[in-house]
Order: sequence, then C-alpha cells, then structure tokens
Amino acid sequence: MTPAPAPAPDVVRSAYAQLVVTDLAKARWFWADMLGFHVQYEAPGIICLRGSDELTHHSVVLREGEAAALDHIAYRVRTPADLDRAERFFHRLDRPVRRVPRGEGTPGVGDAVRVVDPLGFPVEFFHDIDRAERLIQRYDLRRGAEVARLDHFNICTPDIPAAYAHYRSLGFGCSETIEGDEHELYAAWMYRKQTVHDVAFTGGAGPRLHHLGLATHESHHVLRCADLFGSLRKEHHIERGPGRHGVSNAFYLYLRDPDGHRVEIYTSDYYTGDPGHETYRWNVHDDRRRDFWGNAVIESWYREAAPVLDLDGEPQPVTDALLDESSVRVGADGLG
Ligand SMILES: O=C1C=CC(S(=O)(=O)O)=CC1(O)O
Ligand SMILES: [Ca+2]
Ligand SMILES: [Fe+2]
Repeated sequence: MTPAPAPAPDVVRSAYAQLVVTDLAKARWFWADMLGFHVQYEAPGIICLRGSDELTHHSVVLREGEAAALDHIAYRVRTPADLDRAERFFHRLDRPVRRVPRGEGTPGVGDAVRVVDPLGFPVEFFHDIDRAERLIQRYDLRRGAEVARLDHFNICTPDIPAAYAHYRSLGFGCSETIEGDEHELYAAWMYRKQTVHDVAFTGGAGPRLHHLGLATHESHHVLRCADLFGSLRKEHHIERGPGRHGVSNAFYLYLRDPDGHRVEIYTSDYYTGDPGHETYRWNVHDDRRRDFWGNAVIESWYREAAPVLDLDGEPQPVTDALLDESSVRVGADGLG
C-alpha cells in the first residue's frame, strides 16, 4: 500500500539559486555591473549577490567550476521545523535527501535540507539565513538594470502535469496556464508568495534550468538594461524582448550571461493572495500568450536551457519533452 504523503514543508518563497559559471570575473561583470546586483560576499571561487530590496544574504550565488550548470535552487521555509518536514516529505517520496549543516553549504545560509525532487531538480529548503544591511533607499548604490529581488525560477521539464502535481502537493497555487484545445497542459505558473509565480514550467527536455526571473521596480529599468547592453556593443547578450507578456502581464527582457545562463528582467505582474484565486488559462493557439503584442518567441528561448547537478555535483541526465509547444503552428511564433 502506498504510504500517505507526509505533511509538506511550509514554503514562503523562491529564495536563491546557486549557479556554476566558468569565469567568475566575467560573470561578476554581467551580474553585478550590468544587472546591478550588490556583492554581499566574495571569496576565491564564489560570489554571493543580492538585489536592492533584499534583506537577506543573497538571492544569487555564483560558484566557479568547469561547466555552466544549476547547482541548486532554494526555497525559504517558514520555521526550522519545516526542515524536518522537508526531510520526511522527500524521504516518503523515496528521493535523495541530505542534511547540510550551517557552514558546510552555501555561505550565509543556516542548516538546510537538500533533495533531488521527483522532477530531477536539486532543491534546497532552508529557514535561517544571515540578514544584510537595508539598501532599499540607497539610490546612490543602484546601477545597471537596478535589480530589486529574485522573483522566480523557470524550469524545463518534459512532463508538465507531473510538475504541476508535485508543486500542488507542496501547497503551491496556480496563477496561469497554457493549455491545448483538449486542455493538455503546456506550461504553468505556480506560487507561494502572493504574486504570479515562484516557479514556472516550460515544456522541454529536463531537468534543466530555463531562467531566473529578476524583478525591477519599473519598466524603464528594463528598457535601460537593453540600452546599456546595446551601448557597450554587448547586444549579443539580449535574447528576447523587451516586450509585454500575456501570461503574468509583466514587462520583460531576456538576457544570456557569459555562460549562457538565461535571466529575465521582469516588472509589473500582479497580486494573487486572496482565497480561491482563480487560475487564468491561455490557449496555446493564442498569439498573445507569451508576448501580448504577438511578437514571435525566438527558437533559442524554447530550445536552450542549463543542465542541473545532483547532490554530488554530477550533471543529471535529461529526458525529452512529451509536448513541444514550439511545434504548435502559432502565427506569432511561426516555428514549424
Ligand atoms: O516569467 C514569465 C512570465 C510569462 C512568460 S510568457 O512568455 O508570457 O509565457 C514567461 C515567463 O515564465 O518567463
Ligand atoms: Ca540578440
Ligand atoms: Fe520568467
């Protein structure tokens, strides 16, 4: 008899991502100088970064290594007791689970639980993290895109319904979906904090990291970011946009860092915190779903994503997609 699922940990929000980059100096230029992250901590081979609004140690960690990859994504949980819940929850699913005491994991983070979730992603759950100086009104320190905070993870996975079911079992709400005529699920946006998403699923070979969503306060920060890359003859870092999303209604720009890690500069989505918040469902044939103005989605955005590591730092094998949205002939995408 299948044992009942253990109570889920109480996830507060998507909190940080640790990326492997092959040249820390080049990455520092992109993430700090161009995006405007503040360097909270740096030591040989590692940099911890945070946005202007963030009051904890970091939201992005760059670790130097041989090949670009996602080391892990991390969710903050509400209480220390939620670490035990996370450990039991994923043990019950017969998934790899590892306790990481403060000092043995990511700098600034307290005791943590790391797992490989049922989708194959390396995920950390933590409660304690060092506080950091309030920079919210230090306008004198803002630069580049002036990123304010990490907003979301977007992950590539071959089985969107399985991803949806897993995150529902963790208590995530669903703000928006992209569905076929028979309601087959192509993509979903899911949340714990009271905005459009903490995590979203893009159909494709996986487990792979599609992008990190970084929030700025205003659309002019998104535009300035694009202008800065253009001015410096670094326009090749711009992959998609600027534009207005259908899903989320956010104003966006997608960039690729020196290792190809994708980031989204993202602003002006909406509140989802009331009881019974209703999911908004887009049809996969609606040209406005991914760009509200009907602009095509560049093929690399559907095809390219970063590999992820297991708990021992080894790359995870990927499984091909079950559904391929880019093969759905949609006028705006125009992809065959
Ligand atoms: O954050 C996002 C919000 C919307 C979209 S989409 O391109 O509009 O589907 C993509 C995205 O997941 O990056
Ligand atoms: Ca380009
Ligand atoms: Fe996004």
